[in-house]
Amino acid sequence: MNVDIGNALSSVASPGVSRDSLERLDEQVAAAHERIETGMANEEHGYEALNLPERTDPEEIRAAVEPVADAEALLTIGIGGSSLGAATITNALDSDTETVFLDNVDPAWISRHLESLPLEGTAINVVSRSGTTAETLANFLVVREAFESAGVDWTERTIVTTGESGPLRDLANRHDLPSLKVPDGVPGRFSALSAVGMVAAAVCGHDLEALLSGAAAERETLSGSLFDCPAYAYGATTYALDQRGAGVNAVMPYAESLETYAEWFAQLWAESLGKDDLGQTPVRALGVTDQHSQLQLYRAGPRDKLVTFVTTAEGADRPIPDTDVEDLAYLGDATLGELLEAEFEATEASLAAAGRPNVRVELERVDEYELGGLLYGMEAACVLAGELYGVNTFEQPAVEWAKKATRGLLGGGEFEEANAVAEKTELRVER
Ligand SMILES: O=P(O)(O)OC[C@H]1O[C@H](O)[C@H](O)[C@@H](O)[C@@H]1O
Repeated sequence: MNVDIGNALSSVASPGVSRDSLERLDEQVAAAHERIETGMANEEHGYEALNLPERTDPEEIRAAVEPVADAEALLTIGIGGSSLGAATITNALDSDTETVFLDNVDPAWISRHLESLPLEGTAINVVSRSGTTAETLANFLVVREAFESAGVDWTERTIVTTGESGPLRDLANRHDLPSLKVPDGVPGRFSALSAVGMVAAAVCGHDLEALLSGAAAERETLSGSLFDCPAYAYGATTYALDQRGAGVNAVMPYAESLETYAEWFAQLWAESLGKDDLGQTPVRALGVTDQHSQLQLYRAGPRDKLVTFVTTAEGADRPIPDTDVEDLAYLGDATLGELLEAEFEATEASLAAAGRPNVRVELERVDEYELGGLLYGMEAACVLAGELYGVNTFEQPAVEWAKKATRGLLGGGEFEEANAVAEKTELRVER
């Protein structure tokens, strides 16, 4: 990936970062890089994620999915990092395999999918690092029952990716299911380039080696300076902008195929950096669509945002037919790709002209190689930002309170703290 931070410089934008500040920040980047390299060399928790390009074994993944390699449809059951990486990869690339990601427990939505999927031709990809996530296990039990009711042997169509131990590992062992291990030391949001994200890619027939080589190429750019490393340039610039008031980062890919990428990025950024009252709020946006819904706020609202564009240099195109509608004649000489490119450039310039910081992340195209580089590059950017913020990038303790409250409320148990908060916040406005 390439990164252009020109529109984030204070000479263009406010809040912006001066070149002089970036030069000074580069000393912190060099120190952070040392720390990152050491963490990778020692296979430390979290930093190990940046070793995945050489750790992940495509052959092992393909062997595990072989029994369902012919699947018409792939039903992935997981949530958070156990779903978003796989969804980003498969939603970005074309495949004959229909993919569905059950990462919510909305009953109507689940039932609709189970009624419409060809269960006899559907593979089940259950993913959970802990093997205990309530949503994932509840959905798996519902899916398993649906397969049994339809007379389809789910054990012939299920792959499990989970940790060394836990309920899901026990289930895989009990039913002798093909299973893969979530790599040690790799938090879910950093696991897209492991079996967690790549089983789905394998079932869909994508090029696993290309994903990993794109990531490996990005790994090679990690250096001691933000001026030599796109990932560090992005991580350092977003951190510096946040320090100057840009507490929101709107990620706006100009490609439908990258819409899910913005969701993956949101978890990576929020869960890694949102600690000790610090962190930058990721907003998922899509170009050109959100020019017509959020651009007004980005250009004329509070000066608290960075917009991160993601663009591609090449892709499929389609001519716009001529028209006799006079006001639209200018479209007739263009293609849809040219219109999309013009809209992106106009939006980028519109923000710069209004002194609103924005960064351009550029891919050559949307393919496995470029996608692997983007995923890896943003993971490295996040690790660097975490070093600069001084937070524990790889833990997410704040998600536990709601999990305990859920178990307490479901189990009928009184989760006192939750009830106490509920009572305090009671303000029901009746129709
Ligand atoms: O992979 P699992 O153990 O099922 O966890 C799935 C997700 O839920 C957790 O609560 C964390 O918020 C995420 O970082 C994680 O990716």
